[in-house]
Amino acid sequence: KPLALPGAHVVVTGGSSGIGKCVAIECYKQGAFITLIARNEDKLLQTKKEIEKYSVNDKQVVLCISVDVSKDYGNVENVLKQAQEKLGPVDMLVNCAGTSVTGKFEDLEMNTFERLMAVNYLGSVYPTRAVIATMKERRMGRIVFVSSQAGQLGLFGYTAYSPTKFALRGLAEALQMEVKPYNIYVTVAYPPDTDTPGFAEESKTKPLETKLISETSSVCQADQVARVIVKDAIQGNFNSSIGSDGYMLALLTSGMSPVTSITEGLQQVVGMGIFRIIGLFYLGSFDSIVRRCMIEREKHPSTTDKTE
Ligand SMILES: NC(=O)C1=CN([C@@H]2O[C@H](COP(=O)(O)OP(=O)(O)OC[C@H]3O[C@@H](n4cnc5c(N)ncnc54)[C@H](OP(=O)(O)O)[C@@H]3O)[C@@H](O)[C@H]2O)C=CC1
Ligand SMILES: CCCCCCCCCCCCCCCC(=O)[C@@H](N)CO
Repeated sequence: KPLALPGAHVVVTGGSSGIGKCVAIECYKQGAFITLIARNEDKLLQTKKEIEKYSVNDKQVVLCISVDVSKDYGNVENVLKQAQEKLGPVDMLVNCAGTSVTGKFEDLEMNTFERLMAVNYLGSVYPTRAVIATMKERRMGRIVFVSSQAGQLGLFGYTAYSPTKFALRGLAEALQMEVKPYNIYVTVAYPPDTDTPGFAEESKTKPLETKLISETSSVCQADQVARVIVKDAIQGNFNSSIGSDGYMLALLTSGMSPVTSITEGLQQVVGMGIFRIIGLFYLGSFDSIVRRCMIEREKHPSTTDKTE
């Protein structure tokens, strides 16, 4: 039942940096053939070299494709067709390409809302759409969507980003119901803040409120996050989360999402009430952070407008 990675073809969008790169390394170490998808060719080639150091046999290949996953579906479909001609049908697709911009709702540009939805949401729909028919024919496959803890709850500063990550959950639930009889398993990963180039970029313009609220959970390492994602995807687990707040959030927000085991279902039934109580305390502390920052801002409007 678990997917066998040796010899499998794994496609990782956003595979040239951060979490996606670590997912690619983790799969390669377990014997998979890798297709990396991202826009910047130099970064792709550099990452390819880095990954190739971890080869476990001399047949393994790392293929690089430069394409914008958010722009033209026809294009995405074409490059994935080419990748499948070279490395065989896709066994596992990891949709990791994504980006984040934080800021107060009224400070965010209108096109930020559009761009984030295009990259984070449509950028996951297109590659998935391009591989699903073949997976159904072969009656096997794994699709991974990389959401975020910000796809489980809405927080100050994430008005443009959170909805794109919530959207992935809706897509994943609906798609899983469609493809389950074809032996295809969908995984949604909800990582916490993770030390990556993307995170560093995001942090440059992060409102103080967002920083303080995010400090509730600590920053993870990308390789650690990637190991968990790959393990859950291989197993065919619908939910993939990390750490103790990840665990609580997953139970608390399980809603009508599919369960992978009876134990998981039981944990949700038992855990929900308790974690809701804990969650209410967290929400209270988030509200007080926001209130305190507002009062500070009103005292010194210019100096505390952006973080140091
Ligand atoms: N780091 C974090 O704190 C967390 C991240 N996540 C999510 O994990 C995913 C990866 O994050 P992280 O590792 O930090 O990201 P990085 O910014 O480090 O890497 C993003 C990757 O996606 C690629 N990419 C971005 N836009 C496009 C596009 N339009 N078309 C094709 N490729 C694209 C980038 O390459 P290029 O620019 O060359 O195209 C790069 O390879 C994202 O979806 C993010 O939302 C979730 C929770 C926490
Ligand atoms: C019982 C309930 C416990 C609740 C604990 C909640 C802790 C919330 C912290 C959330 C941090 C936000 C993560 C966003 C990461 C992300 O996607 C961006 N960094 C992308 O770059």
